[in-house]
Amino acid sequence: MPKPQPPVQKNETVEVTFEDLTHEGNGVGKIDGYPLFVPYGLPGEKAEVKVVKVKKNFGFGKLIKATEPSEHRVEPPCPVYYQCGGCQLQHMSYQMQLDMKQKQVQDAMKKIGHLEHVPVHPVMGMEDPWRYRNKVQIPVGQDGDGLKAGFYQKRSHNIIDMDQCIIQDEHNDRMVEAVRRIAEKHGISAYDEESHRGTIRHIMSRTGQATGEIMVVIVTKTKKLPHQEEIINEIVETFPNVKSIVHNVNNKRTNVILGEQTNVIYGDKYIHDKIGDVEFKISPKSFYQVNPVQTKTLYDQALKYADLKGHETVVDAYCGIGTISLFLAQQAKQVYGVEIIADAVNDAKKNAKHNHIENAEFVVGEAENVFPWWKDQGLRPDVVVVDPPRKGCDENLLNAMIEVKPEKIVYVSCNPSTLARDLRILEDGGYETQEVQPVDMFPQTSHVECVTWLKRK
Ligand SMILES: C[S@@+](CC[C@H](N)C(=O)[O-])C[C@H]1O[C@@H](n2cnc3c(N)ncnc32)[C@H](O)[C@@H]1O
Repeated sequence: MPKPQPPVQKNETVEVTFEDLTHEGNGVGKIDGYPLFVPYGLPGEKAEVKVVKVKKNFGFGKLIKATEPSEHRVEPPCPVYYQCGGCQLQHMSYQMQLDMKQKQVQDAMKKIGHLEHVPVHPVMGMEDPWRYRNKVQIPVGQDGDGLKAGFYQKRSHNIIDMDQCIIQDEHNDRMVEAVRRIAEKHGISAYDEESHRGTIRHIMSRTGQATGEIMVVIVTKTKKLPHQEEIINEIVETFPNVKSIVHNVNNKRTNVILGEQTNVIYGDKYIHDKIGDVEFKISPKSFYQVNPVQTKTLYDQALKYADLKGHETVVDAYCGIGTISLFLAQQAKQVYGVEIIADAVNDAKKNAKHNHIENAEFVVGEAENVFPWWKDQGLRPDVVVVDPPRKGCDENLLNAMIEVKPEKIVYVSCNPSTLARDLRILEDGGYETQEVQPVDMFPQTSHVECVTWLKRK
């Protein structure tokens, strides 16, 4: 039997009505049952689409025009939205973004975790879903004799020159622009990935939104930061509240932004920020949640799920600088945190001291190795909180938790797919997932954070 041919051809223009959205926020329309994935298409709208790629079972299209636009289509406020790879959802109403994320989590729970019975609550959104990010890392490129700084274009390493990013704290925007201008004035060249030549690679700026303190990190390929003194003076003149200026050396051919050598060239090793009543010291390499407003929402929910009475021993795995641990410690007997980055653990210890919290201990190491070691030492936590990176928990950690049998596990996740995968393993090991609360930590992008809790059966 001859194989059925796709009903569309490359470069053909077709009329499509979008039925659904992918998890990345692309519209899905069908032509005689054949799915076409179209960036910026919205469910319910009719559109003219140019077919750009045809595969056996599905194709890709480019939106030419929404002929009958969805009521949820909005004008993206960012002028470079359609070129930049940073945001994916500025063309849809905020309510549609929240609904899409809830469905993304529901789908993962159902299809990956086989947990369709577990309630996934509506996403907790932001009152003002703009200017929320406290940290930016911007690549720098050559622009004739000058420098440009901006995010990479979608699916490429071309830098889109931009003077602001409207999901960023304004201090970070201004800091990046100032460093770019100062470096340009002193004739410092941009690093070129292809030739592995040039000097300045990235500018990172982090603002403690509760304290107003700013840290800027200038990443160069070279060991020395040319015109260091002039750069420091000019930054301090422009930003009297800059608390820390850091030079980081990254001389490797890599996509990783920060290199191994970090020199504080002005001010402190840390900036401070506050979440609720707890104040944190944050150093350049430490993970710190990017959206402080929603972090508070997330941690409050995690704490509610942990439901501590004061007598519990709690483990916080993947603890970063101890943010969740110190929240938990206020309501538990003892908290043990584990984290792989030594600098972050040092910050966590200092943060405990700084906040006069004496019932929290931190260990450097891989959670999957330290947790079983704790088990061998006789540690039997009542509650375990995990907050792993996107790839989820290591299976050894999940198995060790199943063996140790804490009454309750609270799982914080930035990736619904790996969350659902890990919940399935925990369910098979004797736990019951109770409910999932998504939190919109990254408005205008397709990412979503979740917190959930499991009870021993
Ligand atoms: C999503 S962050 C959570 C940090 C912290 N709970 C917070 O809310 O700020 C994940 C953390 O896991 C750490 N990490 C990554 N792999 C790890 C591992 N195998 N063992 C322990 N920590 C790890 C990262 O360095 C990062 O600090």
